[in-house]
Amino acid sequence: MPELMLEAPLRRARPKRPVPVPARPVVDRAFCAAIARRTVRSLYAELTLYPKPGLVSLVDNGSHDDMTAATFMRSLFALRHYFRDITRAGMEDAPFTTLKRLGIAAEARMLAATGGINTHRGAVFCLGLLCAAIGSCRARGTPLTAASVRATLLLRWAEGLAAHTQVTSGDSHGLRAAQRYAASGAREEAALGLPSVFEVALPALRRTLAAGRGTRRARIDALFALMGHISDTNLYHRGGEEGALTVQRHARAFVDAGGTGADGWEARALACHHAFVAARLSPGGAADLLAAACLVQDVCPGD
Ligand SMILES: CC(C)(COP(=O)(O)OP(=O)(O)OC[C@H]1O[C@@H](n2cnc3c(N)ncnc32)[C@H](O)[C@@H]1O)[C@@H](O)C(=O)NCCC(=O)NCCS
Ligand SMILES: Nc1ncnc2c1ncn2[C@@H]1O[C@H](COP(=O)(O)OP(=O)(O)OP(=O)(O)O)[C@@H](O)[C@H]1O
Repeated sequence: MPELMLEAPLRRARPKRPVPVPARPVVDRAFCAAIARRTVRSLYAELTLYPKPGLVSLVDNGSHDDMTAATFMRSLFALRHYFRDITRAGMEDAPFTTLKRLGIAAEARMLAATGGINTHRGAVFCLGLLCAAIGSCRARGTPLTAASVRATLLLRWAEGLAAHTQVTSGDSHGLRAAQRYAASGAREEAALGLPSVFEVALPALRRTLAAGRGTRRARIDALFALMGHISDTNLYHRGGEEGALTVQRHARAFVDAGGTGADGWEARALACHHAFVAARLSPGGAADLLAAACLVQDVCPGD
């Protein structure tokens, strides 16, 4: 990857005599900036994908009347420094409380940029954690593979992430869905090391790429695989249990029919989009996890 020098060796001044090993890992600023650019690019890839059932894209606002693609762009611009800083925190072996502080500040910047609209709350959490894990791999000299990024996330922050699933104070839509429907949501997904990213979306993405159907279809297949699999608190919040089941049913039917490998896939995906818009359903959790899988595929393309 010549443009971003991900594989470039760490740049250190050559010492004239032996120096003590530094107490903190060396931070490679260019690497942090490169990961931030790639993260923003992954979120942009999700935004521009179409058809994307019920979700905001450049073509329409899906099931939303409070936001457009422009709202997402403003939010993305406001988040670019956060992804750099949380990659750096991962490189510095920061505790979960530091990641949390950065995440809370980023959420505040997002809300200021969008006039109070939640465009990227799930993404701040999930892609922020991935950036930290990627930074930690880099600082330790661990080769960047999907498996090493996931293992690092779990080894380094499992305790903090597990404790985060126990938080019941606060009044988010996700917490309410968890209490009312026993839906798992973003916190549990993260505590388990993002299984939907590494075991569902990434394999779907790679299968379609290996079949030669290209990036757009690979992302569509990954999105439908996610919608058929996850427990998305956005859906419980907007449509209750029936809404969540409706999305799973549609998504699984699309996957079972052969996904983007089958004739007529685009018409089927569009029909699904129109059905979700009519029911005001928006699978935002799947959208976040798709962007996360795009980031992992971009940073670790070869394994
Ligand atoms: C864990 C987060 C995402 C909040 O989740 P919660 O379920 O409480 O709230 P909310 O409904 O507002 O947001 C959930 C977000 O997750 C996404 N999501 C929903 N279901 C899922 C799922 N199964 N998997 C992944 N993401 C999902 C949605 O798109 C949504 O944007 C995070 O924002 C958070 O912890 N907020 C509290 C403040 C904080 O501590 N922030 C920093 C954390 S490092
Ligand atoms: N392209 C997208 N379109 C819509 N939502 C998305 C998209 N990409 C990601 N999301 C996720 O969906 C969440 C927004 O969903 P939604 O607006 O339903 O949530 P809310 O603000 O909690 O609820 P509501 O607007 O129903 O009161 C974002 O936080 C984001 O994580």
